[in-house]
Amino acid sequence: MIVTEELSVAYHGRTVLRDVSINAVPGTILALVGPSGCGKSSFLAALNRLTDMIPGASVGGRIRFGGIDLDEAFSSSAELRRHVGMIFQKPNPFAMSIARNIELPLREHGCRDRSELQRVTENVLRDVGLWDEVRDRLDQSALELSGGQQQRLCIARAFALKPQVLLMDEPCSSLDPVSAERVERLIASMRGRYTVLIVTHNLAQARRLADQVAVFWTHDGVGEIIEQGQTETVFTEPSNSIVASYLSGRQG
Ligand SMILES: Nc1ncnc2c1ncn2[C@@H]1O[C@H](COP(=O)(O)OP(=O)(O)OP(=O)(O)O)[C@@H](O)[C@H]1O
Repeated sequence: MIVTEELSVAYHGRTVLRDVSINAVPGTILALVGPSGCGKSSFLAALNRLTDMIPGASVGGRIRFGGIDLDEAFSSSAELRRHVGMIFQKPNPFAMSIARNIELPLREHGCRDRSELQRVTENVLRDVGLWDEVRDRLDQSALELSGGQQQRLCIARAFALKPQVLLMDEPCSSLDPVSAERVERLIASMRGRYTVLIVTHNLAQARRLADQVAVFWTHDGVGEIIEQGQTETVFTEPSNSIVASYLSGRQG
């Protein structure tokens, strides 16, 4: 679904990520792991062109979506982000009602029909297990929800646009353990329906969730992938000794 070839990212001319080639297989979960500062977030940002909004950021190499160059596949950043959704570490609901959080992006993409808006809102809230918790207070501010509920609302908001790919940057790390487990189960349920790329520092979570894992590392201040493959193979028989050490908790 998403393939990168020798992707690099630089800020103000300083390369922080180089030669990243991955193949995110449709319907699977790919975990991106590695120590702080090795470029995982920069990589995700490049995939839906958030880097265009970061001063001094530049991206090299190729990104293909369904076999087509990203620039040709989507006419605008808005169109790209409809197909490639993003979930951040800190839930970022809009400061408006729960229902409006779902309706706004739908309206922006041309959906005006009242009953259709209500139908999609209910469906996506059910999909993230939030419907029964909020059905009686859809007009209440989303900011009054708990952190875990806010994160599930953000995932529902992303689902509403029917993306093919979801980029998730440490989606559980700001949540309490119970909410984190709930969001993790939700991510697991996306297998087969979405292509998920998830950055996580929780190696046990990566192992539980992911079909494939890519391990990022920094050499001389520049991040790169030093190992990637099927999750169980990477965890049980890594070919790189740094990876073996990192995954066993001895390094990183
Ligand atoms: N907006 C920016 N301007 C300049 N440098 C940046 C910017 N964003 C990130 N960097 C640098 O790029 C490198 C990679 O950062 P990035 O956040 O992508 O790594 P990461 O692996 O996601 O880290 P973490 O796990 O701590 O979130 C770091 O050296 C960081 O300081």
